[in-house]
Amino acid sequence: MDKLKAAILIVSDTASQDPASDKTANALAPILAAEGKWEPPAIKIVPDNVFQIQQAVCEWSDSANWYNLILLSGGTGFAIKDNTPEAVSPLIHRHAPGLVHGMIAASLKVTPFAMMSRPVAGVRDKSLIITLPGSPKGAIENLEAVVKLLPHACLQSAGANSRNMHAAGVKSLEAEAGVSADSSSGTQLQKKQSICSHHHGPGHVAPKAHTSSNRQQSNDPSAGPNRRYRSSPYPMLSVEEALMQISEHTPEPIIVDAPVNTAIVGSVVAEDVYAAESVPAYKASIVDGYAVIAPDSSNNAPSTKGVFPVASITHANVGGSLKPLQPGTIARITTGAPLPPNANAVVMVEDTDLVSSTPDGTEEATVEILTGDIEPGENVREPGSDVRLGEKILTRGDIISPTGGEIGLLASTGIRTVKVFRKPRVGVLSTGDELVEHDDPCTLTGGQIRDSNRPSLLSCLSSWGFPTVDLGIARDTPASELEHALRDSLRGVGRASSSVDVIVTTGGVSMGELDLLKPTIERTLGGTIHFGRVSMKPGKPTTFATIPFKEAGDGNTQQERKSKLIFSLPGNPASALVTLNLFVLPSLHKLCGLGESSRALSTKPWLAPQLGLPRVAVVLTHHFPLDPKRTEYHRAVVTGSRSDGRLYATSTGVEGVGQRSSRVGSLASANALVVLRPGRGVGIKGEIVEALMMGSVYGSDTRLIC
Ligand SMILES: Nc1nc2c(c(=O)[nH]1)N[C@H]1C(S)=C(S)[C@@H](COP(=O)(O)OP(=O)(O)OC[C@H]3O[C@@H](n4cnc5c(N)ncnc54)[C@H](O)[C@@H]3O)O[C@H]1N2
Ligand code: MOO
Ligand SMILES: [Mg+2]
Repeated sequence: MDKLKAAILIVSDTASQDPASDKTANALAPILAAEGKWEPPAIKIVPDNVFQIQQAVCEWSDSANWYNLILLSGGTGFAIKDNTPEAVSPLIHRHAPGLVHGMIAASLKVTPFAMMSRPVAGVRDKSLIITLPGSPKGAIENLEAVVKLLPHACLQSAGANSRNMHAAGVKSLEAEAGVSADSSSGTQLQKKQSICSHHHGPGHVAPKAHTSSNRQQSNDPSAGPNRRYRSSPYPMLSVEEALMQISEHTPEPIIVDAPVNTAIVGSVVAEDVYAAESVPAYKASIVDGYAVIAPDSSNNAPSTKGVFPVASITHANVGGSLKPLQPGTIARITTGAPLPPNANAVVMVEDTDLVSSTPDGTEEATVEILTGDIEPGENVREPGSDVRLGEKILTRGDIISPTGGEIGLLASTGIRTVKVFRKPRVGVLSTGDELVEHDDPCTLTGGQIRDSNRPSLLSCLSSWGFPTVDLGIARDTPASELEHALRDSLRGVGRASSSVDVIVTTGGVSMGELDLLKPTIERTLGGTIHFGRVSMKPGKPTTFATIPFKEAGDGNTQQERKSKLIFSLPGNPASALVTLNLFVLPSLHKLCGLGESSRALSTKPWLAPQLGLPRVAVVLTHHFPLDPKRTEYHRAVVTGSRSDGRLYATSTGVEGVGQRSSRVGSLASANALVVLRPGRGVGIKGEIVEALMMGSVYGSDTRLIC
């Protein structure tokens, strides 16, 4: 049999500072080695930090080179900083209370303090995870209590056929462990289990109002539909309250050094930028013509009017040094070319006549200048007259616009890299067993539907200029598929080759038993849901959460993010797009530094960009029905009137199913969301209301409201 792979994670603030102080890893490794069934273990040390513990465990369990056994030592006691069980519990797919019981029973024979340990054991994917006490003595006792069973448990967890394993001599293992065949199974021990699991289903904890300290409030999917909540535990926030939560929990933007090229278009500049070179760098001609010495008080030169020999030629890309212009001669020059030394003005070719050519007839020999009014400096750009060396060319908060002016300034002044706020990378994940790829040539059967959310959200995000990652579809069953998809995208493995800053999911956020997003975020990923319901139509179950995640700064930046954002949008296609526009965009704007821009321009508020969609006032061209309770974001076409300069809103469909949240067509051709506050009856034709602009406004006449 190939040897099994084991890993040991030492959880200790002290050992993470001073690895030499750890004695436990070296005490545990020989116990495994003595069994002859294990490869030498991988060893890692992390501080008592939930996220770092989870990251290390997931790296060992979720990668292609997964480990059969992951032992953790430390952080299992009652001290405030002891949080290893809390970090490991949510990662476990199948708990193994038998192992926990076995370890505690063995330790109790040695000391009653064994009751003060809080071990956790179970299987994540194919890896068996066991937590051990931090002291070498305690860790050894606990590991020795179960070590004989571990190869068997690990092989079964990895999918080996248990009958074959028994045939291959597992009974001998049991004998070695001193357990009889009929009492060795987990079921026997599970029946006697005395340690409470860490799961609190709805049966144990009544739904409470949302607070950040009361995090585990979503349905426990393993509890079954008969125990799910029958009213949402999430308070209903107004849109304004939801936007405040987003603003509060969206981290500050991160600064990176970026090369000056088209990739920075749309970025916000994170530093004041000063010209590295002057423009022009030399005395340059503004026109095609002849460089001359125009008279002034210092040179006593004769009038420029008259016939002159053409002494030299300078072109715009001239290299090397130029011969000084001798008095009484002129030099042919092209636009942008450097003036020869002594020359102080340029006469346009239109103000001259050819007098004679060279003997071979190919070149000008003498030229007559027809004007005597040339002033020194005429048609000349002095060095640094466009941009002075060291002059401030861009201010922190400026946007690199697609019109090209800012890139042009940077390029012309020799700036090769510039500090900008990094644009957030956004991953888009669809969820649901019913989903079929939109371009799958199959014929739909049963309750299948095409995944329209992913392509529509990805295109919308790209149109805003954000880098996107297509995270594919996560099935509802098994539930671990969703967890894996989310973890992989946070860590930058699988479909996300580098980690994303923001995850946008669609589907699975409402009240169904397969609506798994909220429980997965809270219970499995240790995230915090800041809101899970909003009083709006469409989009009521929109969910916003942060997931703690430690990400060291890359080579470009010293900063690090401490959390990532998850926007879990409703599955209905119109709801998903509307909420992407309404909630995700302002957060992305803050992440890419537009908030800084507003701050920088606070003295010129008319220039300061707003976060999120621009807001305008529109006139309704017909009656719009109102929702009695929720603010509606009614999809509409807004046109500008040439005659009165006002904006007019026409619904993309009020009749029948026009605005139904499943009807993504309500957004086709729409360029605005008309904000209809709740009320009775209708918004009256001619009434002025607020609208959020998603696209450009085209002109029209006013015929619609006459
Ligand atoms: N008992 C209640 N039921 C529902 C409530 C409620 O408050 N109580 N809210 C309703 C509202 S409002 C909405 S919106 C939806 C939100 O549903 P979920 O976010 O849980 O989404 P699913 O159940 O997964 O799917 C809903 C619907 O959308 C279709 N869908 C999902 N993903 C996609 C996709 N990628 N492309 C196209 N269509 C998609 C899915 O097939 C369903 O038809 O819940 C109401 N229920
Ligand atoms: O709030 Mo839902 O998005 O109407 O269908
Ligand atoms: Mg649902």
